[in-house]
Amino acid sequence: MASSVALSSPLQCTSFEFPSLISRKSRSRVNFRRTRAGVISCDFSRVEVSFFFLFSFNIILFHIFVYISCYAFIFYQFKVSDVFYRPPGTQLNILNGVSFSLPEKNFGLIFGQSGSGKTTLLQVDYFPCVLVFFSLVEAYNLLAGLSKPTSGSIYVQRYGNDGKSNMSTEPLSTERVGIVFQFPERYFVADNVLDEVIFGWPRQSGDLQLKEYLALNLQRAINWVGLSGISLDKDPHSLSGGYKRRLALAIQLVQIPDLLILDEPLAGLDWKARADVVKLLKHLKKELTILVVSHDLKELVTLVDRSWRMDMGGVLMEEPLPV
Ligand SMILES: Nc1ncnc2c1ncn2[C@@H]1O[C@H](COP(=O)(O)OP(=O)(O)OP(=O)(O)O)[C@@H](O)[C@H]1O
Repeated sequence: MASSVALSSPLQCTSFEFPSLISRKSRSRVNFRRTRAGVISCDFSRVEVSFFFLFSFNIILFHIFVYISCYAFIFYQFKVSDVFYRPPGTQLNILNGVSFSLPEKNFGLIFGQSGSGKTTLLQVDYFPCVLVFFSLVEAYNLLAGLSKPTSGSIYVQRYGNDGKSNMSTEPLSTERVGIVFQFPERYFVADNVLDEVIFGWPRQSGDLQLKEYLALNLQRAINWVGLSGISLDKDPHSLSGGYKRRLALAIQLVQIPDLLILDEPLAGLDWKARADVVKLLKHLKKELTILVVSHDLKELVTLVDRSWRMDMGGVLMEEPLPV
């Protein structure tokens, strides 16, 4: 019987029987000889079934191979398309037909006058799932009304290595967006660095897998931002300005975001801390796609791949930095 045969081929090792797939004709048995394997008794019906599975398996492998060879170097862009935003209960659009795209691993910078709508743009539609990674005060800001665009869309467009956007678009998953608001240190809530980092982590035991994933990334994030020399016991409020920013970044980096959004990352820092943060951003840029709103154009100019000017009334234009 086939089941009693020691075989080296995975095909012949198949021990399942599928009567419906086995024809009567094939229910004969045959003995054949294999080099060094001795005499092998084999049931044709099982071979036929095995061939059927091997054939299917090869087809699947072939498809995987074709898929990988076509899309191994796939890249994507974040796209914002014709976004309008009017706060609920008002008659004025703060964002007016904003469109732009940011390729992965690029550093994009939005500049423009105060009150033109830059921060509003950052806050539109990224939020519900990002909330867990925010401090409470920021969460209240969001819950106060800035959420979905009034119209327009924000999505990810993927491209094959032939450069064609031949795959369908997908909505930007908000879990994959990290946001650091202006003066993030004002919203620190914990009395040690570790608690600050894990503050937004899920509390329910059912989220164990997610917690394990985050825990694995924690050390990486701390190293990434250069906080590894700092004791996790330290009071976050006692850190220097630059280190507080590093901590705020680490909190977002634990989840390894596809898109990291920073609102005025250099605001309120002294020259040394600003230089430190610029250096850190240069480092992060190698791994992440970063979108920044800032007035500090001179300090960031060397990092910028794409830049846009926001005009009053929420109109965005791609434009080189005026420095
Ligand atoms: N919920 C809201 N309701 C009404 N007006 C709002 C609301 N949110 C923002 N605004 C107004 O929209 C405009 C744009 O604000 P926003 O904070 O986006 O500007 P900004 O370009 O980021 O400014 P800055 O550079 O000073 O940070 C401002 O005039 C602001 O008062």
